[in-house]
Amino acid sequence: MTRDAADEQHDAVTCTGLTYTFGETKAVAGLDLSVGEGEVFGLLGPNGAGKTTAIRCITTLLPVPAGMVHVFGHDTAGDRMAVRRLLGYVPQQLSADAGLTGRENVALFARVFDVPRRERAARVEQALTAVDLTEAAGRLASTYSGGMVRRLELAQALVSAPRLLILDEPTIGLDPIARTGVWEHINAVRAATGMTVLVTTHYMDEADQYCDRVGLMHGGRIRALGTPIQLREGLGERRRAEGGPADAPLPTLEDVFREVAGSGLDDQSGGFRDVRSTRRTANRVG
Ligand SMILES: Nc1ncnc2c1ncn2[C@@H]1O[C@H](COP(=O)(O)OP(=O)(O)OP(=O)(O)O)[C@@H](O)[C@H]1O
Repeated sequence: MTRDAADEQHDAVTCTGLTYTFGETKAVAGLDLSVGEGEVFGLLGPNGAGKTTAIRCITTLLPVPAGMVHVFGHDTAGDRMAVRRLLGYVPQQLSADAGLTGRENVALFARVFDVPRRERAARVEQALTAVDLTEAAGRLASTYSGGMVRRLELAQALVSAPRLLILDEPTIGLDPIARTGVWEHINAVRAATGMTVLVTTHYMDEADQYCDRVGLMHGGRIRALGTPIQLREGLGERRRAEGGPADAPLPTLEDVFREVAGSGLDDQSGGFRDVRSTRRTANRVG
């Protein structure tokens, strides 16, 4: 892949004062965020925190009405096609076609993303191999298990050899073994290519284990940022400073999440739209 000289000096993603409003709802409220090249960055937060809206702005699927978003130095407002060429995106909703085989699905993405015709067949096989779907590639996607569908969607996003892979809830609705499988494949590709990964998840154990850094979003903004261990130790220190026992176990990332989201959690989560989208994803992989 060719790289602009300018690309080299920039973070993978920079959001500055990003704001997005749906009618009366401020979904993203002045988001400042930087994701370094090569990082696995986890965007966490309760339902309705604004994660998907922010991601849709970064992928150029939503315009940026206020603030700025840059991907490897390219402005999503002025340089939309350059940004799109740099990223692969696995949305929350199903992006594979059940009526096509695994191989046909990946080939379709290769065409859409303008992978040069003479490289296409090899790149499709490479992407299928990366997610361990070579054997099943000739079967209709409708016969795949939930974990296989997710890996297929990963192959679709990888076929264009993106420098930035964005995944919105990649493991939702999957059993623990399938979840681990998805992460192992992400990590293998990342180790081989140095690709940057931006991921949203509600699974704090996954964020703790697989993310280099996490940002906890609430009310459209980042409220806590750091490596998982920094955030956990920070909460441990605050608890001790407030008179908690000195020998208390290290708080989990879920404890940090609860502290950040606070009592707002119950009010903000579980809206009809949120439940519907989670169920839709869970049903199709079930
Ligand atoms: N198309 C839309 N129309 C109106 N409001 C929307 C729309 N999409 C999102 N919202 C609202 O914007 C806010 C942020 O939603 P968003 O989907 O970005 O949150 P999220 O953090 O991704 O949530 P989840 O974890 O449930 O996916 C919520 O209050 C949501 O109800």
